[in-house]
Order: sequence, then C-alpha cells, then structure tokens
Amino acid sequence: SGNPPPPPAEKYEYQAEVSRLMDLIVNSLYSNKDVFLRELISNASDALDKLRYLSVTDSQLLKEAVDLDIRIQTDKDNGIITITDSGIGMTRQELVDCLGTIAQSGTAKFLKAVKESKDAGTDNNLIGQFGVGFYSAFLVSDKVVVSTKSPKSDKQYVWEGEANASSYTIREETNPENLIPRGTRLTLYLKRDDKGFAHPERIQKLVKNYSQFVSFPIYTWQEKGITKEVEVDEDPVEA
Ligand SMILES: CCNC(=O)[C@H]1O[C@@H](n2cnc3c(N)nc(I)nc32)[C@H](O)[C@@H]1O
Repeated sequence: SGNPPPPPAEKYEYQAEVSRLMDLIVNSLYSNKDVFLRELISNASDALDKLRYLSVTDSQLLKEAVDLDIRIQTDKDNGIITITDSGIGMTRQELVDCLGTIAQSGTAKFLKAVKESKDAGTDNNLIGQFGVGFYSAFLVSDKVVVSTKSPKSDKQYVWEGEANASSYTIREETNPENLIPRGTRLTLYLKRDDKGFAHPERIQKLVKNYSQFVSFPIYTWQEKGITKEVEVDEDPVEA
C-alpha cells in the first residue's frame, strides 16, 4: 500500500526517581494490590475533570462528541483489563513528562512520608495524595499500555512499560481498530497470579468500593475472549 511505514517506537529511560518510586510502590503495597483500580479510576476521573474544566472556555475540546465516562473491560480468558476514559488525553511530550518523570520534590516528599508512615494502610492513602498511583498498575501487571489521544495533537500515541524495567517506549497508534476520538485507554496485562482481577464480579465489587466519589459514570463490560462479543451489563455502575 502507498502508506509509508509508521516511525519505529522510541525508547526512553525512566528518570532515576521514577524507577526508585516504582520499586517502592510495588514493594510496599504488595499486601493490598486492590488499590491499583482506585488509583487508575482516580486518574481517569481527573482527566475527565480537566476536560470538563477546559471546555468551559474552549468548547472546541468537546467537538469529538463523546460522553464523559469511564469504561472498564475485563477479558478473563486472557487476563486483561482495559480502563478507558474520554478525558483530555495526553500528547507525546505529556506522556514523557507525566509518566517518565516526576517532580523531584514530589518523590522526596513521598519517600519521606512513606518512611514515616507506620503501616501499609497509610501507604495506600499516601499513594493517592502524591498522585503517583499510576505505577500501582505494576502491582498486578507484567505490562501496561497507555494509548492516548489529546485534542492538542493530531496523532494518538502509545506508551508501553513493563514491570521492573528501567525504560519504556512511545510509538504512534497506527491500528485503526485501536483509535479513540479523545482520552486515554489503559491496557493491563495481568501477572500470572493476579489474573483473578479480570473476573467481572471482582471488578464490579472493586468499582463499587472505589467509585463512590467519582462524578462520572463508570461502565463495566466483560469481553468474551476471542469472540470479542461485548455483553453490556444490565445497568452501568452509576457513580
Ligand atoms: C506519577 C505518575 N504520573 C501520573 O500519574 C500522571 O500521568 C498523567 N495521567 C495518568 N493517567 C492519566 C489519564 N488517564 N489521563 C490523563 I489526561 N493523564 C493521566 C497525569 O498527569 C498524572 O498526574
């Protein structure tokens, strides 16, 4: 076909503080892995808040006419969870700035706070307070893929990171099946021992626990493995 091949994925090293932070989060929160869903829903909710706030002065941001919601899909056959928000999305540079680096001050304060906190319980809350919850995805995932489309860029970008890795990659999304109009879709490839999180009833229970303060609807779907049949629940988990 006439289309030029897509540019190759680019490899980035995490800033040292980020690597240290990921190790700390994975080692200190292993006892209560459930927190990953609360953190990722919180990030999705923040992204929707940002869009709603910015659209007040720039209605163009809503031209992609998609509802403001969070969709969680579980594929229990393959141990995969996807969390999609129709929020503001990230540009390539924002992916680097937001997921590959962290403000030194934030890290130092977080590390100090965790050291001072008595037990894992307080750690869970600290992770949310310091906005570093994204990395809790690696509590339950071998690999995390973030596919994101911002109104500020005409391309959709795919960030890919693996547990215990010192680097991550970013490439352009070229598969039409994966394109989203705006927002961010996280795909979690669950660890062998954590595939239970992809069971719909377990996700629904966690969503009910963690979503009471989320001001956007959260829908959960069960993906029927290779048939890709999508069964919509009788009624969405209204926030
Ligand atoms: C410390 C890890 N960094 C983040 O979680 C940041 O990444 C960005 N992020 C994470 N999930 C996101 C999401 N779903 N949408 C958007 I817009 N930004 C997101 C936000 O800037 C977070 O503060």
